[in-house]
Amino acid sequence: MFQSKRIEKSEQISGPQGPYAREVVLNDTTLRDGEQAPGVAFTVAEKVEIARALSKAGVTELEAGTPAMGAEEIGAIRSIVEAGLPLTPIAWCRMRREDVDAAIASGVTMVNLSVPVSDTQIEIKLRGDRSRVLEQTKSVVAYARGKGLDVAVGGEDSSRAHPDFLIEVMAAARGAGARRFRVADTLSVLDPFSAFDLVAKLRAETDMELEIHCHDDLGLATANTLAGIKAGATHASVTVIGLGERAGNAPLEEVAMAAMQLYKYRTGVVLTELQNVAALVSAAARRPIPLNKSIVGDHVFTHESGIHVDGLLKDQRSYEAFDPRILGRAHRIVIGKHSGSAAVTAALDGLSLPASSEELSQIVAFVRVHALNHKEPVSGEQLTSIWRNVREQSASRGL
Ligand SMILES: CC(=O)SCCNC(=O)CCNC(=O)[C@H](O)C(C)(C)COP(=O)(O)OP(=O)(O)OC[C@H]1O[C@@H](n2cnc3c(N)ncnc32)[C@H](O)[C@@H]1OP(=O)(O)O
Ligand SMILES: O=C(O)CCC(=O)C(=O)O
Repeated sequence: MFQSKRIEKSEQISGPQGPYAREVVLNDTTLRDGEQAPGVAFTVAEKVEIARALSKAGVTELEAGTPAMGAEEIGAIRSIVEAGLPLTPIAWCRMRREDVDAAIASGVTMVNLSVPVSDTQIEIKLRGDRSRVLEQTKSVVAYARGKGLDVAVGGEDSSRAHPDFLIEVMAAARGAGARRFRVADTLSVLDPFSAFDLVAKLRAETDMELEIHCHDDLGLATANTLAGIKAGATHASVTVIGLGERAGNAPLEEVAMAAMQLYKYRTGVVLTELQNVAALVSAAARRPIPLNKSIVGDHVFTHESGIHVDGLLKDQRSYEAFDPRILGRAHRIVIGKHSGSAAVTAALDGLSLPASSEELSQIVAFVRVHALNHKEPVSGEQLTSIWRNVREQSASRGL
């Protein structure tokens, strides 16, 4: 891998900075929805370490777990509470009093009380009807409030629910003392347009905090989350590297970066910490980060294509929408099958290896063959060896 010299010119390129358009709170649910990913299980120590890393990354709310799971989970949530981090740990509960009691045992001050709101889930899961959902919501929210807890109501399967019923649930929740309603696209049936319309409709009906919670089954979780925020959601659920149920959730790193880069929304996230927290969660979850994973993938600021590298060497703005240093990262240029002469010249310069234009063309051709044979970037050593062979051939021809 070669570090370009001219890439250092990036002083001219500034990241998106204030003034911010508005605040958005990211509620990180890596420790709850993230842990629901198949096979993922965090130890207490891992949960606390992840909570610490999230706090260091500027996250101010996290879902710490599901107390109804029992003593061990309650203990893990309690450990996070007792870590005394400058964030609000939230416990995820079903709309049941016993779940609220379990949350209280974990020491949290805020709960997310979840209730299915689509007719499909109400009928299949709860074997109930809308009126029972409204009654249960009023009763359990009031119970939690009576115990001194802050309450968010999670509308499970909101995106398949009748919007008029969502408005009734929000009113019932607010009337009983809830401060937030979570609009969950549980099964990924929204696109950015319908996500915007749904949140805008709810926004017009309530002064409650609204949290958008999107899953990634169609690869739209980040887009849908941003659309929900644009439509007036004050909060957004995210998970580190998108870990979560099935295809996962909207990734913290994508939502935080895009919210700032595209809309100048202030999330408070410390962008330079995203890679650390991603590495930590990846290791604890045993889920490797794909090389091309946006924002935190190892290769997302690495360039090989000749035309791109030529442009970048002339001026980074040609092929850069934002400076990787915003994320504490740097560009890399690699030499490979798609390298052109500008890239190879820069790499040879970096190795103090002179080459005539004829030698350069030969080196570019050999680089292609090497890359094809080995299916990996050409290292400095390998480039030096190619250069040496070309030079020897030139010398033998008396050039
Ligand atoms: C979309 C989501 O992410 S929802 C969150 C999913 N998270 C989890 O499931 C966390 C891990 N879950 C568990 O450990 C267990 O399922 C527990 C501890 C929560 C419950 O375990 P169990 O008591 O054995 O129940 P089980 O899992 O078999 O069934 C769930 C029960 O909760 C009920 N339920 C489901 N959602 C809700 C809700 N939001 N409010 C009230 N009751 C609910 C179901 O109707 C079912 O009740 P039933 O047994 O009377 O039919
Ligand atoms: O009801 C909620 O809190 C949301 C639960 C959830 O994770 C989902 O619906 O995807």
